[in-house]
Amino acid sequence: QGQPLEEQLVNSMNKVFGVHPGMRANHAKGIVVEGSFKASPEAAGLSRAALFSGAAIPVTARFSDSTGVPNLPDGSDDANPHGVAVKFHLPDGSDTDIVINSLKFFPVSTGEEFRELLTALAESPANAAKPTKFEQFVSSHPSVPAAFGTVATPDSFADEEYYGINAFTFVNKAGERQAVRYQMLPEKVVHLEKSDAAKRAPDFLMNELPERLKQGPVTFHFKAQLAAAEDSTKDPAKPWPESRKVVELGVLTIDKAVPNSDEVQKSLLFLPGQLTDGIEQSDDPMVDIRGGAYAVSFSRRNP
Ligand code: HEM
Repeated sequence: QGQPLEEQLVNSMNKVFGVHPGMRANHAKGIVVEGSFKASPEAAGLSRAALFSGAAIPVTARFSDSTGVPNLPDGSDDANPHGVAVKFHLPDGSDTDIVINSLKFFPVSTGEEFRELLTALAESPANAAKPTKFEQFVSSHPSVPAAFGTVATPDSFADEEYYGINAFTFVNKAGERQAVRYQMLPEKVVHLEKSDAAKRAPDFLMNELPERLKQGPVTFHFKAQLAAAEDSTKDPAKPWPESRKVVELGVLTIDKAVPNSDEVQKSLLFLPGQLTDGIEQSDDPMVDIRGGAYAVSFSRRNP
């Protein structure tokens, strides 16, 4: 204790998932791919970001399984939510990142609560007396089972939908501001039954994507859900009503698996707070806490 929250979060993850040198404290198992993003005309009306100019923007992306366990079977329930991190390489040489996962909303509202959740997990080994610390945490935080109820194992990283969860603020050329949450939607969602997922080969998701890309590119639709004035932008555990307008921001085309993905992923750092003019943080403090924790994890995996 007495350490910054960001350090405590990574320490708790290390306790729950074990310490695996060179690997991420969370989303340890992943695969790196490349492609490009092309914005829709509507996007430029919402944000003046260079990302939305309509020019083709090269991207590096990493799909991942949850947890800090690098050899977790992809079909394990614990591998949910699956994640995707996208680094957009802008014309001026800078990058902006979007780091999202398949939960429709976060299990808890704040970084402090997430630390409590991880601590409860660390204190609930298989032989712990019932109800375990984690069971107690879950029964006092109904958003935990609700959030995990929104995920299932996909048959492919390409057939999953990913959600931004934390809100950001778009600023357009006129200076108008709009709070948004990202969505990255596939052409079709395919989820497996739990019993089917458990039977899949341990690396079926990591192996499937490069195979699929040999047949042709995979596309996703980047969208923004627009907040209404009364929607909270600082509680990632509260989804906004489904009736809110959703605007297509553009199409992400993934066309290439990176051959030496295990090497490349080590030096990649995706930061949810790495933004560019026209995209700003909202009042959600979780994005800064995430940024700090990702940096701690990065420095430990690249000592
Ligand atoms: C306080 C809340 C959170 C904490 C403390 C946290 C912590 C972490 C850490 C330490 C890593 C490893 C980073 C690295 O070594 O590069 C990570 C990765 C990741 N997190 Fe989070 N996270 C949080 C919330 C979220 C949320 C809300 C999302 C989705 C919207 C998310 C999605 C991801 C993804 C996709 C990765 C993998 C990034 C990559 O491929 O490099 N996390 N997280």
